[in-house]
Amino acid sequence: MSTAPSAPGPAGVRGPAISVRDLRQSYGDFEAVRGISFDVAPGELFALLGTNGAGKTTTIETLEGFRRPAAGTVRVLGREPHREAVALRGRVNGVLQHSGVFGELTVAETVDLARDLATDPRDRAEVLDMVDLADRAGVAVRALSGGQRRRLDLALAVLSRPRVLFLDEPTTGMDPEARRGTWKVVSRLVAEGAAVLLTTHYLEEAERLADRLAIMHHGRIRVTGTLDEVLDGWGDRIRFRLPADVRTEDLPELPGATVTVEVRDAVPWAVYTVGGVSAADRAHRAMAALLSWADGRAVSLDRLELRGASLEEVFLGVADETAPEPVPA
Ligand SMILES: Nc1ncnc2c1ncn2[C@@H]1O[C@H](COP(=O)(O)OP(=O)(O)OP(=O)(O)O)[C@@H](O)[C@H]1O
Repeated sequence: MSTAPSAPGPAGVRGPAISVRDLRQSYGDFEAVRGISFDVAPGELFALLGTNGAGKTTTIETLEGFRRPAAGTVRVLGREPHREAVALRGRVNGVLQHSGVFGELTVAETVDLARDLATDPRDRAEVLDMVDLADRAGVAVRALSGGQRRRLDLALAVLSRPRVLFLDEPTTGMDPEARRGTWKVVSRLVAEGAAVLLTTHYLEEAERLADRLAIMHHGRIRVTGTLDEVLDGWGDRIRFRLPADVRTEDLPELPGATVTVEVRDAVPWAVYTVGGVSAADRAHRAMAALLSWADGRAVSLDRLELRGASLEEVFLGVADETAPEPVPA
């Protein structure tokens, strides 16, 4: 007779595959991770973005069991990674920033060695084909280029059909074609039901791959949600050059918008931020009010534009600490 687990059990069928609650980590007196929480479901890719030193690698290393949480809890397939590494072996894998493969072996020998240690591994030909290294099978690992080395790391990580995959800047050093190839492999794993936690400095990578994302800064998650939620939360911007005959204090109040004046190349611009839920609808109303104000006073709105945010703008805002409050996930 079997009993169903009351919490997400080792089978990981129910609940998130990765769960992080109020995680804190310190190096001596320095608190690198300051209370972060997020979940990743099976078949979901979560991108952890952030400024240099934000705490992403520390978080991933904790999830991989290399560090015990200083406070808070982390669970991977329902297990505590730092205490239950054996139970997670083979079902959880990662591509770390520094790979540990042996340089003297050939690519094929390296894959075969990893296959010997795995349960139900993919065929060597299949993995080498997945990462586009089939033509390098007989080459010594030390003779691979940096980007090819990263692809071999990925091959080794996907070989055992992991349920959870940690990818710490997996495409650093890859040319654009290799990067796209990697995206294909990662997408395939997610489609097969793996939960993937990805860190990257390539925002396009997160835009392409992430079901949900978070942006970290100084140990905290500042913004999180789907890409649309993050961009909506940041809000749309209405901008125009401030006409010479309009003083800042004469600018109109617009519904649902806040105004600032930014100086670009010594020219002042009026910038209205229309944020929050259904920003597009509010931006429309704010724009209509602005046009009516300008018509009434015969003011010309030079270089008038209405634009939604890009992920890059949100990222830079987080780095500048001008981000709005986090959007609920
Ligand atoms: N072994 C260590 N000893 C002391 N401080 C550390 C150690 N490892 C990391 N740190 C510090 O902890 C903070 C978080 O580092 P972490 O590597 O987690 O950031 P990151 O977000 O991965 O950064 P990057 O984008 O630059 O890779 C940084 O300020 C870093 O200097």
